[in-house]
Amino acid sequence: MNAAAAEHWLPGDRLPNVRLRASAGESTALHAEFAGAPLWLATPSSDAAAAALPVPPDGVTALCIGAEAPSGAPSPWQALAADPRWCAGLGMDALWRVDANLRLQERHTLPVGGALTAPVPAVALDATQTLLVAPVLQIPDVFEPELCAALIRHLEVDCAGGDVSAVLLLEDGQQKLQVDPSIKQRRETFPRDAALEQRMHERLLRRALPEISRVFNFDVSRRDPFKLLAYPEGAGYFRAHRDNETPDVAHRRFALSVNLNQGEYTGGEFRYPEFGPHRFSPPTGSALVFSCSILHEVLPVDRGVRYAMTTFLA
Ligand SMILES: O=C(O)CCC(=O)C(=O)O
Ligand SMILES: [Fe+2]
Repeated sequence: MNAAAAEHWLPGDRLPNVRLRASAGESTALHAEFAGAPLWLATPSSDAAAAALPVPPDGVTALCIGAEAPSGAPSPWQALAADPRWCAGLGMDALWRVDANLRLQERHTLPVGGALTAPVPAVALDATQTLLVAPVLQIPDVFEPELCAALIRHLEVDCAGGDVSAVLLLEDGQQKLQVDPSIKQRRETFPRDAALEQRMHERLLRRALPEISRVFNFDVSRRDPFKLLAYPEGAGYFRAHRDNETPDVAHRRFALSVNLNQGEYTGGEFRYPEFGPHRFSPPTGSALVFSCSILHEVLPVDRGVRYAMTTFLA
């Protein structure tokens, strides 16, 4: 399932492709023509609503869209027509901010009252840094903030904080679960609420799997159970490891981790020591996806508690 299957699209959904026609008759494909820079997309229901569209900031492409190319939008808005079913996904009298990867960010209702803030441009790395960055994929807005909060509550209240995390050790050919602080220290639990699990599953199907398929050319067909994690203040970490090294987990291809409360703790970042010193701490609700074969660690949490959800994909 992807955004195309949803009736109304939501922040975090990637826009399905569509042909866009200018009134002069020529047509272009959204994904071919408009990926790579932020967009504003507006769907005014009248000439007056089109005329009142705000001026987009520099660097933002502004598209005014309807089943017929709308008239009345001021320059530099481009008037374009699109399939009405696609337009219905955006909703009428909406102004959507869309990121450079064609993901919907936030919806405003027309007319837009206050000024919309310009997107904060990403900081460009210099060439040396670029060569050192680990091959990890960050997918924003996979879980809504409210879902993240519900998962933390579920772990702490319904699951009584979870259990101390153990590791599977091979001893004399036998697998044994053991708590081993030389490897990791955290609490964890499988969720026990079918409705929460279903919401997480739907969000992965809708937001993460299409992006993994596109970026890594890999179609996910299985996942391990979800796990909710808590890394306590001064005592939470997971030392450098790979996720597919013992026979029971050799099937794993990608790890997926969602931070549930980024900004409420310090430390607790991911690091990929084979690829340099950079630390990764995606915003709340964003997923970090990486190959289970690459070495990674979660650095000690210094202050606060880091909550996360993780699973493995194959
Ligand atoms: O803390 C996380 O988000 C995941 C940590 C990890 O590497 C693992 O559970 O294998
Ligand atoms: Fe891991």
